[in-house]
Amino acid sequence: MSNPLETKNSARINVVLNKVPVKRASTDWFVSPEEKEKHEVLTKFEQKLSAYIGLDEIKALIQELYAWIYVNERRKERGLKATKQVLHMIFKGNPGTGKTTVARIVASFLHEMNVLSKGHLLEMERADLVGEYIGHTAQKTREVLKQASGGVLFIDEAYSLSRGGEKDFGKEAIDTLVKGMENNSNDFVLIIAGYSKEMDYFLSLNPGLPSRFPISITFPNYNVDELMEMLIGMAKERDYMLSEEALQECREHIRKVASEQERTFSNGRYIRNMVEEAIRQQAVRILKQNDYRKTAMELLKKEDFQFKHKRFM
Ligand SMILES: Nc1ncnc2c1ncn2[C@@H]1O[C@H](COP(=O)(O)OP(=O)(O)OP(=O)(O)O)[C@@H](O)[C@H]1O
Repeated sequence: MSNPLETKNSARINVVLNKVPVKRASTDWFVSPEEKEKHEVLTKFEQKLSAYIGLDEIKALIQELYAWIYVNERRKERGLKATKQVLHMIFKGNPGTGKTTVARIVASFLHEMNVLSKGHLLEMERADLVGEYIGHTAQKTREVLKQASGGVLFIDEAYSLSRGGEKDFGKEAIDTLVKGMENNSNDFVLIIAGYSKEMDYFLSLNPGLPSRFPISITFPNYNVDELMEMLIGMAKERDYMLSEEALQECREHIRKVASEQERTFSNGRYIRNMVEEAIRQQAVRILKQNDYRKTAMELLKKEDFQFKHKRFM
């Protein structure tokens, strides 16, 4: 029997198929301040997400899911049908744009909203699914699906599953995943992730796939201002701040590397590595200078970043 929920989602599915990005509602919270107490989970995730730069599509998706689940509960109280939905997702974007971080947040959100029984995130890639002989792949993939039950299965670089074409065992993994998506009675969300172009190509090679992922989110590269905001935020979170000179140098370095590396630039991960390396370098400097004043220990200086010798990958 066809799933009426999938039919209900047909507008979204069409959007995915036509590769037109879904325009979600604005991220201004739609509940009034007086109503906020009633919406504890929404408020909690609003706060959690506000620590992240950009990600407007995700912030709006969380609102949309919250509204749907909340209204469903109220509908149930009034004797109306409260139907479940297929929530499998595609995340497209370059490295370090926040796909894994967001998948983790989505998993815990769906758990708190009682959509997923466990809410854990299982991160897998081709090697975890594909085996070495006939039948091995299906067995391996089924085992992964079992472990993912009640949570989110996140498959990074999912396009690599169709790398070897028809004869490759990757195809068997895809077929097993598709079966699993149908059998799991909605207590499981599959998120496939990877570079935009490769994911589009992957989906075009597997025409049965796009309609099984009603939610498609694009994670754009961050611009220099956003990366600087991330840098300051990550430092602050760890109780550090940057000197004026360090800020200027970092901006210049990020601008240069982001434009040089383009496709391979690892966005948020690059910034995190930069901050963590600077923290270690600063500790060496502090130790040498024997200066344990609070003001000295919280400050990251230009020399702590060592740009001349390093790329932070
Ligand atoms: N919008 C953001 N705001 C703040 N930090 C971010 C943001 N996006 C990513 N980061 C940080 O960047 C780092 C890398 O993010 P994450 O691992 O989620 O990226 P990814 O897209 O899954 O990368 P990959 O595809 O290479 O696995 C993490 O430390 C994360 O917290």
